[in-house]
Amino acid sequence: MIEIKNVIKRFENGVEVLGGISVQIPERKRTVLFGPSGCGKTTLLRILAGLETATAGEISFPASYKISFMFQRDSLFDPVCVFENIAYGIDQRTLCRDRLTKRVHSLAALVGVESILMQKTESLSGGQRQRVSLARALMKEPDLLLIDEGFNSLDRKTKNELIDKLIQLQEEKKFTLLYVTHDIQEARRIGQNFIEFKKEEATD
Ligand SMILES: Nc1ncnc2c1ncn2[C@@H]1O[C@H](COP(=O)(O)OP(=O)(O)OP(=O)(O)O)[C@@H](O)[C@H]1O
Repeated sequence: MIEIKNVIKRFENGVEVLGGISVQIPERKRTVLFGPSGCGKTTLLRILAGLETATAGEISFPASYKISFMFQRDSLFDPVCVFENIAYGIDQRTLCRDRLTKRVHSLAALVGVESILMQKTESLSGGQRQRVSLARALMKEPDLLLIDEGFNSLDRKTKNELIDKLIQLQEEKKFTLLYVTHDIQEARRIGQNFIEFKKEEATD
């Protein structure tokens, strides 16, 4: 269980979000996080990812947890190709080049970017960038995968296809998924567990 207890985030400009929330996220399940715009969903994911620190409260999960994330604004490195972007962050001392190549190819096939592996990411469409970002996030074999409105640039049919693949992989690997979305259809498709932030936690 990932325990989030009494968490508050106060930014330097005085904006305060999360309102001391306490929630539990079951491990090895797919949890969907809902809530009004501005209530702090992205902020909570950034805290879990270690990109922000909470001003108050506690978050606990196993110290050995590997965490991957996929945010609305991707962090692809445009001067290099899709292959290198997917492989980014993998320690090549622990995984030989052959196995790394195999894993990149299999994930690229899963998300549908195998034919563009040698293209630089600067030339990709928004939807292709999201597919590459998902493959990169999965490459790390995370225990916890955080996705913040990750598939917004995709049309409904493609979105559903990719979501079904994500679900299939989550069923196989049993990582914990925390998924933020405003899209009710997407939420229903993905979620096994739902957390709704209340209005009081919003500042606007
Ligand atoms: N680095 C920052 N400095 C100051 N304020 C910030 C910072 N990051 C976020 N905020 C503010 O905190 C509030 C919560 O933002 P956050 O992005 O976490 O909300 P959200 O629930 O994910 O919203 P949305 O559903 O619109 O994506 C917003 O008012 C935002 O402007």
